[in-house]
Amino acid sequence: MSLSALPRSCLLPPATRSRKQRCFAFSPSPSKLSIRMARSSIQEVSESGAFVRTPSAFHSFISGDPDSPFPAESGRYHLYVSFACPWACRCLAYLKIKGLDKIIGHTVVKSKWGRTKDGDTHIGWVFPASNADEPGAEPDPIIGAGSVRELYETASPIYSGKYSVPVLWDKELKTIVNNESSEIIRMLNSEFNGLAENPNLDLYPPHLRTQIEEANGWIYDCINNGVYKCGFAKQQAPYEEAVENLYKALDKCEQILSNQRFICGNILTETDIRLFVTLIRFDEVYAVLFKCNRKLIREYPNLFNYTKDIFQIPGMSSTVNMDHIKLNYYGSHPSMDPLGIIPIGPNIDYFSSHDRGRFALSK
Ligand SMILES: N[C@@H](CCC(=O)N[C@@H](CS)C(=O)NCC(=O)O)C(=O)O
Repeated sequence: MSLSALPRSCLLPPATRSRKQRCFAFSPSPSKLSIRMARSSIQEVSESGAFVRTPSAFHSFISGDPDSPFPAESGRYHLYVSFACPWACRCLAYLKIKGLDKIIGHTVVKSKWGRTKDGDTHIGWVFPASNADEPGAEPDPIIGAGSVRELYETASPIYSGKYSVPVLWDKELKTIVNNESSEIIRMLNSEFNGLAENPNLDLYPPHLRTQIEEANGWIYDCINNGVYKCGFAKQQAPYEEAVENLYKALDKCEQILSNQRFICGNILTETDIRLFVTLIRFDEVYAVLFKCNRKLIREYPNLFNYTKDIFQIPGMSSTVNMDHIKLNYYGSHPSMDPLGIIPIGPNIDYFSSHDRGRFALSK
């Protein structure tokens, strides 16, 4: 991995980072507050108490060109995901619906965070010791890592950001290619088509790109990241602002979906996959833990039926593991839910029939 692909702020010794690079800290000690990068999403809080997500660090691109540094090849790359994580599950969804899961392997981490290293207190994604440990989670078959942190430390000994999923790993160069879901899904959409079982499915078609980018912008800001802004706000004002924006955007989606099957027309695009991963977690988790409770998704007829429609696309349901989702969100954020008690409901049946067939699909 070329270190030039990392943002400078992740590679600099902490004390030399600029003030802006240092704002994602929450330590109560003012001296620590000024020198620590966020090691976890819940620490990414600005001085006004608003949640501010740190950008991902690894941005190399796999290409269909065999001469590129990361050429698209069968069996060379591996995707590490958590079933809990909406960003990682976007990528997993692409593996399934593009028919790439025989070409690119994947491994699911344990649902709940654990200690990532002896000798310090960091808590994050860990692998189980055996397949029997937790249904759905597997030990790392590639480098035998105990934690996702170990993958990052193998890829770059001087990396100092979050140890997040997804991680797209190159088995040949033993490094992280990319850890940003919005970029990984673009590679999976276009660069492996010579190997994919479903090469004609184009979720980023040229004639819709402007519309997709526009919709991704407000959906990311107000909904995908918006629920985190509600949940991780440390003050009332930024929480209320995030809730306001979230529900304006959900109302806008509901309106769009009253006229067409998907967000950018009567054709499935990446915008729908990106939105789906948030909607499927909404009533079960975000409404409760992140206080997004003005209205539930199942109270929006179009959004609810749309969520079921996407869930029922062949392959998609295998990317949703509600046990992992609930165990993680309710069990890995002790500052939000100190006792880690998992709410029993609502157990929505996303396989039940929907009314979206009323819109004819376009090509
Ligand atoms: N921008 C990244 C975000 C990834 C991300 O934040 N993942 C979370 C899980 S939902 C994570 O792994 N967090 C680790 C931590 O906070 O320590 C993407 O879209 O891939």
